[in-house]
Amino acid sequence: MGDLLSIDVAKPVQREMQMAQELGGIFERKILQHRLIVVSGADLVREVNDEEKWAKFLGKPLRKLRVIAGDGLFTAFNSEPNWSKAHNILGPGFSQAAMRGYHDSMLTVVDRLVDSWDSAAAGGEYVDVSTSMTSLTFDVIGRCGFSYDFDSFGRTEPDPFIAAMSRALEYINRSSNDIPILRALFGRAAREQHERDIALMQQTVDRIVEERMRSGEQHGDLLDLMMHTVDPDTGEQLDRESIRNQVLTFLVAGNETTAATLGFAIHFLSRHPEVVAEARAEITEVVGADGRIGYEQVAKLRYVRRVVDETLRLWPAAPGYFRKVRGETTLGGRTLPKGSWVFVLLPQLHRDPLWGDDPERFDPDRFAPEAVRKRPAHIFKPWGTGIRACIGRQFALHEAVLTLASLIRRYDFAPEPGYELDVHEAITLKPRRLKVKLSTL
Ligand code: HEM
Repeated sequence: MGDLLSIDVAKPVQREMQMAQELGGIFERKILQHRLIVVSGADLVREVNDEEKWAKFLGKPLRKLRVIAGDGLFTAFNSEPNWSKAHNILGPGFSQAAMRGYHDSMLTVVDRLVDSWDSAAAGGEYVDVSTSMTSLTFDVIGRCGFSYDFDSFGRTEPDPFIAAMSRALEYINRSSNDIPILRALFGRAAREQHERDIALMQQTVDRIVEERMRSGEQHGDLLDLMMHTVDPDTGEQLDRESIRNQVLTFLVAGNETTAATLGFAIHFLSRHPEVVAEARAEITEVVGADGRIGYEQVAKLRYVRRVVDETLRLWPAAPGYFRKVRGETTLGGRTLPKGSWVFVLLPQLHRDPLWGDDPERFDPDRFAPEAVRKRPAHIFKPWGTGIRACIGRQFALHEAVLTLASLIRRYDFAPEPGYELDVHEAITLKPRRLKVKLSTL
């Protein structure tokens, strides 16, 4: 049985954070036949990030996602040729320069969010933050990625594609627990629904791609890059199946993570009116009290960016990453044979003593340039590490800063009385049942 009784099926990451506080920066858990080495000490994580000795490992949750995203960028094994092909072809689509092209699409969706929150504010209602943020991030990636409008703010029922994806992710999340007695709880009906959901997602993406091929139109989005760019290394293009896998990858990897980060940020803003005031002063200085936020202005909103970084420090939406040793090595005094793997536990790394004596405190000034210069870079890793780090980082940051700035300049946020942050764990971490009341300025 090993440590079976010590696992918290609902909140394994938060349980591991407690264990790290008790047992230190590296510990091992044995659950039935599985061994899991959890690493969070700053020096040990630095070793694990060494690309010469270690590489990305597809841990169980990521392997389970392959049923949706196949050998797409996020879930490809290191050896799969489609990874480097897609990495080369899609890199330019995520450069800082590419953000200029996405800016207006992002703003259009943010305006829809603001319209919907204006109505809630006028009615004195609490808004359900996670639902709004998920609508926002789906619509943004739909438009910027594939010029597809999910129109999430204009509907009462979610788009069938989004409903299918949410169900499929939940199924994968629940079934990724390999304890047979728990697995048996998910019966045939759920499995069949899962198969239908995946088929619907694949057919929807195939339809979008076919329509684009038929029309021959170019939209300057990620789909254009996928369909028309040649990999400079191989001289080849992505085939149809790979395009489908990449589209599904961006919908999975680019949605929940950014939505959760925005949700956590709004939670912290609702608790820290002094941070809201400082951010608002910056926004007024850079952009003015109203008027459109321009592309160039986003990079100048340095304090808002610090709010995002500090949010990612305390609650990194992707709570960790798996790494595998390329050859026998030692780590924290133990010998690890070739092929051994570990899990880097980010929320604990982000509370390492190197962050100071009050790591639980939300303080965006930790990311002021002089503070950043004083500490080692490897203790902040919300985007993963090395060649397999997040390709969508600039995209997520542009979207998050633009959205938060648009909200901060317009609303004060009041928390729901009695609410304590409840961190829900699925493939990502996200705030559960978070509602705030808005007052329009
Ligand atoms: C706040 C938002 C985000 C966070 C915290 C985040 C975090 C991460 C992390 C930690 C990894 C590395 C995973 C590993 O090593 O196994 C990763 C990879 C990846 N992310 Fe993100 N991500 C975010 C947003 C996005 C967005 C918006 C997109 C796309 C539109 C995206 C696409 C990807 C892809 C494709 C990979 C795999 C890259 C590769 O292996 O080559 N992510 N992300």
